Amino acid sequence: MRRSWYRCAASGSSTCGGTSCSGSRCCTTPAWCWDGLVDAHTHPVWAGDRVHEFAMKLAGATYMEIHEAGGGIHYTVEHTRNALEEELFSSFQHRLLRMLRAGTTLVECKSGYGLALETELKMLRVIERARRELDIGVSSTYCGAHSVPKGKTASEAADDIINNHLPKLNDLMQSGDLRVDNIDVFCEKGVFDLNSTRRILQAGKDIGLQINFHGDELHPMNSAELGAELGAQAISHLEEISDKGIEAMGSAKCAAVLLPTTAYILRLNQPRARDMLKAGVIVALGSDFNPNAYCYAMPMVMHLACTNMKMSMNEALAAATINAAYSLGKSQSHGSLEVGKQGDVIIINSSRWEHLIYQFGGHQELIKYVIVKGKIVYQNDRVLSF
Ligand SMILES: N=CN[C@@H](CCC(=O)O)C(=O)O
Ligand SMILES: [Zn+2]
Repeated sequence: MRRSWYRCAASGSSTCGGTSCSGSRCCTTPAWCWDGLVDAHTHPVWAGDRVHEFAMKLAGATYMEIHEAGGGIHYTVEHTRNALEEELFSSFQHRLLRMLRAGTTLVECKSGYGLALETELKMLRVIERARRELDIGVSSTYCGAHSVPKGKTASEAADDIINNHLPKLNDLMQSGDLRVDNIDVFCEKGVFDLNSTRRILQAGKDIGLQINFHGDELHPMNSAELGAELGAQAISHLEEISDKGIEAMGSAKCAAVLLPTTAYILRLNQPRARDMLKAGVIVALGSDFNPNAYCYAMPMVMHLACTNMKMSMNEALAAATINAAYSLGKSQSHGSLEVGKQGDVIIINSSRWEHLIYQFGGHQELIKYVIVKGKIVYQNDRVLSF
């Protein structure tokens, strides 16, 4: 690495919302030092290609039409159930590497393409292995309530999760075999209703998991109000959040994880980022990487948040670093460059820090180094360790 001072993007911002950087110093070198990016919402462990569904959506099919016809999540569940654990790990590792090259140093990873206990555990083991073996930070989320299994009602599926999945998970967590950080439910019309969602989230909280769930995406469900009441750490999507929900999340310090790729790909209403920021909601960003929204790159997510959700570049920077870390309960150790925090850093080659957001898709050229825990793990297109 060049022996020169780098400028820190976060410290140049008076409105970033995060704590300030202590390591910045101006120089003439056209390089900028950013905190490593934090991706607050992904579904990165799965088998089965869904490119054909992209064509269906372009032809006018909605997300729920495909889901109700047995495609979407159901399609991925079928393929993931049939996949070997080793195959799942291999494709997951490849996806994590692509995220790392786009500047992500901490990523939230969900299960949720198993639904049945055995496959959910297979996915969580794959996530656990990545957390232990790879040079990227991982926050693990149990998302067994991602869809209602065929032949069950939402209430029956909730009973199964509460009586069978969560006790098993708790055993594995207690024995140290598995670390799971968060519990998730897809709270949506035709998926998990508010009451089933409440029961599952509360049971997860009772075994020590942080509540971090999908809500108010396609229909207004009062998910935001529920999350605030249950003490959720974060709620994702929120395209259909109510005014009361915004107020409740602001007061409860519950982070809103906004996912610009989903609204873009599915042509949904944009989440009301400006109203949330005005109400004091902690706004974070995630890629939502999954077979429906195939995007690994947080710089592109920040760009979309600015153009489509009317966030400023400073707000997008905070949302993809310190606020995303907060949404995972990790803002004490991640999300900003400060003494005492983990040394996750990216260094970009450009005259101004804003280029990483402005150049849509330009991150592959701009990101020179990715550093995790003080160690260079990626340099241009050269992988040093993974
Ligand atoms: N909305 C629910 N879950 C995912 C999509 C998962 C899938 O379609 O496979 C999301 O966050 O966008
Ligand atoms: Zn999701």
